[in-house]
Amino acid sequence: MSHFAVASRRLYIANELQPYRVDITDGDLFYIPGWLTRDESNRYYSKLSQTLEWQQDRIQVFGKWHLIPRLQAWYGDADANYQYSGRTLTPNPWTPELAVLRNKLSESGMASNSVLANCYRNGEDRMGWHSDNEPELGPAPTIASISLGATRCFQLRHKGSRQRIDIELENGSLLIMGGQLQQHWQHGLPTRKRCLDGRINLTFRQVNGRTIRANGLK
Ligand SMILES: O=C(O)CCC(=O)C(=O)O
Ligand SMILES: [Fe+2]
Repeated sequence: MSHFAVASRRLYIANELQPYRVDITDGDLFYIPGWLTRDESNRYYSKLSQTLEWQQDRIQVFGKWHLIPRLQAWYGDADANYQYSGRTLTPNPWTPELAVLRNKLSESGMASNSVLANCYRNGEDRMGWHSDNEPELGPAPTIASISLGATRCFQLRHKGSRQRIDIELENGSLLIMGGQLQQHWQHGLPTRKRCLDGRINLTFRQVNGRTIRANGLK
């Protein structure tokens, strides 16, 4: 493909995204329901739940060890290292399914060299407030987040005004966070006690400095 074709495709994609923009100050946020069909989503959900190297990591908070309230797995290029509780972990190599999803994103102009997979076994599992602002991601990272399985509420909170935005992330949806969002907003996934079903979330990231720190303390 010529440079021009690549550039015009990017532009086309940027325009394509506009209808999905979430009206938010200080950052870019796009929510695209049905990015995958229901059949595709269900197939990815069952395949990934069975084949990824899920682990329930432990973290130390004020000297005490805790299990984090979800399962996680880290995949990516061999040099996209990951710092977790003081250890440097090498990502697992891409599985066929994760590689297909990575390519589908990159065709839409969203390059990534790694993906953090989160598995929320039911509504008790959660992720606390955080920003994905590790220096290795650069100052304005684009993070592409695919949701599979149970619908869960994704919350955003502005660091200055404390404005709150809640988005129900549906099976097969794609959420894109970009621009200044990580500098100005935190996000998290609260418990939903009535939810008995599982959810898998894949956050594709571009780690430039070869090393990334986990959201270990959340
Ligand atoms: O599960 C989600 O939708 C959020 C995941 C997330 O924020 C992260 O992996 O950093
Ligand atoms: Fe995050």
